Amino acid sequence: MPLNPVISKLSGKLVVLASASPRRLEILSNAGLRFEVVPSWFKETLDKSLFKHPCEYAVETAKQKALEVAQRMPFKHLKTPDIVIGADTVVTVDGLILEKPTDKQDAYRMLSRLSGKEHSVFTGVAIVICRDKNSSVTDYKVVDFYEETKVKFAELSEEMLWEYINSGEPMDKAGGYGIQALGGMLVEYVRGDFLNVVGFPLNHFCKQLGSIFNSPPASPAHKIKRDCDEAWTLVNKTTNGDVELLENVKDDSLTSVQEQNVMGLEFAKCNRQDVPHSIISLLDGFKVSKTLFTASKLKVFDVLNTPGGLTLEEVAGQINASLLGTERLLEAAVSLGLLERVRQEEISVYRNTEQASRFLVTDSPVSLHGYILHCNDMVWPLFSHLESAVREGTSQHERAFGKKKEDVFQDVYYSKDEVKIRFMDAMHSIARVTGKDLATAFDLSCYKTACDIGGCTGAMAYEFTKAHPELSVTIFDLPQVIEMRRHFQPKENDERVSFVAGDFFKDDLPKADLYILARVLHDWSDEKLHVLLSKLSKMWTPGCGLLVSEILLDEERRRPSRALLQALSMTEGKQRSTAEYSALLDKHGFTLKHVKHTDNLLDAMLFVKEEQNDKRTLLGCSSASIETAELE
Ligand SMILES: O=c1[nH]cc([C@@H]2O[C@H](COP(=O)(O)OP(=O)(O)OP(=O)(O)O)[C@@H](O)[C@H]2O)c(=O)[nH]1
Repeated sequence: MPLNPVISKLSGKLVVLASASPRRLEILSNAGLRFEVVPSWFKETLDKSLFKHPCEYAVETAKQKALEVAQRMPFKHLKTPDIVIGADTVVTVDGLILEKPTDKQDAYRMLSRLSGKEHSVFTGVAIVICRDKNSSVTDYKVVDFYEETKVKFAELSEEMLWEYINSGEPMDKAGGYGIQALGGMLVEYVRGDFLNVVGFPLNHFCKQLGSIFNSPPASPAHKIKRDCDEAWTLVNKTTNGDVELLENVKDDSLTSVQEQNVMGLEFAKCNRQDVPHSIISLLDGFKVSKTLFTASKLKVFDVLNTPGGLTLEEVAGQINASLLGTERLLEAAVSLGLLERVRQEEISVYRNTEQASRFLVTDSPVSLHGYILHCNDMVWPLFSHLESAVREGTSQHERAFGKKKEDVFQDVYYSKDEVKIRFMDAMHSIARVTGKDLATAFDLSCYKTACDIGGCTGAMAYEFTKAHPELSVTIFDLPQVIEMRRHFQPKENDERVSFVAGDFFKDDLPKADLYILARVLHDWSDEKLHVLLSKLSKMWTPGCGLLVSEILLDEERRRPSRALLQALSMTEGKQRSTAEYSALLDKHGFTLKHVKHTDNLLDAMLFVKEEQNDKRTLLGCSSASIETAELE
């Protein structure tokens, strides 16, 4: 009886390992698997920024490696494999994904980053099941998963580092080390599957095979949970015992947890069914937010924006807080991946992670600081009255702030400049983080003038003029906003950006070729929006465009949960799907031409009005080079 009955089930099948890694070959052949090796030609060049989490990147690369071999073999090798196995190993530290070093300097950079710290090793694995439909068509079904192992490195001296690099061992290994050989000497501890670090999570692989090949025949379809994303793969056992993988079906239970995984928060592991990981992550969500808010409010990330980092005592002194409290805050921030703690000459110092330096330091060009303070000071109090909001179906401004919300800039409560500036700073933050993606979402080369309705400080407008040298942008916003914008002067002066004061519900809008409504529509009811859209429709001249930017809900209104969570504290507005925005605008003659999901905080839609004989609208800007969903 072989150790693993599943492995024996594969005997008689053509199993292919799509990998050149000698370690994977060794691990699988030691387990008794019989297979051929056909290294994949797939280049590991996927854009890492497109993946929410490193495990997704590793899984997708593994999938592409395996599929490349599965598709090549029938033509180049003149045989179709039954099963192709692909894998990809990456190391993650400080929010970075490390693969194999490109040269010695690269290995040095990787290893010195790992020195004295705990990091994660993810191996993504894809099992491609091939089935000949007929002599010329093969059907491929993919089951994929990943495994994470934590590894802690000892402090490495320069001498050790270079000695190890000069041994030549780092060069073909993820993260620049081989734990199974000399690299083992650098490691203080390993938490999780050791073989996963070496390049193949054998135990998890066998479990996965077991799920595929040992599904009880009683029920027609069985769910196999994939560890990395929210898809289930349905496995159907046919009467002759063969396995048939049906299409992926979405499962709700994991989504909110994954979306909640900001920076270092650990991914919920789904393979232990007896532990409520996802619920625990949800439970702790408020603590995570409040840790970020407090560290931002106390300007911890500004204080730590120094090259060498600071000791606990130095941070506590600079933020004027107790030693014990500061230590707890810094340690929590380290655990969330916002800060790192390193040993320098026998003392521990704290420093910002790269993400913190980029997004949390106040004067960074893409700082979220203003938005974070808005969440702390304005949104948090509203959420502490969520139960009443749900019972009453109303906004909780009165309970939270002692005043009903009319309009941020018209209500007495908001008359304080400080409150207005904080609100504007929040909008300014979001505009700076999303501006470039929105400005480049579509080909806007046929527009020469734009009007950013409710454009606040002009941060979005500056991104549009930067991206389009021919474009001038007018910001149209309330007089109070225009007055206060002097607090947000841009670094560079751009004469193509101008400001006009007015109320978009009451006053005439400036004339423009392109109107921009970024983060405006979700705030208002359909009835109110009809006022604005009718006005816009009347202003419209042939060839005009309307760029709407919002968080777009999917058609079933289930994701992203960020949009639905935001709606919980909204006053009269509502979050809408692409189709709902399209229907709303259609009533005023606007036709949705393109949609772009930016993978940033806001998505974008481009509307036009197609009037007969309007050649410029129909033939206007080219969209050939742009990745958008064509909606015609
Ligand atoms: O401790 C160790 N960590 C990692 C390794 C080896 O590193 C590589 C990881 O690279 P990748 O996943 O891209 O796989 P390749 O080697 O390029 O082969 P493919 O053909 O599958 O692309 C992997 O070989 C691990 O075994 C190690 O040895 N020790």
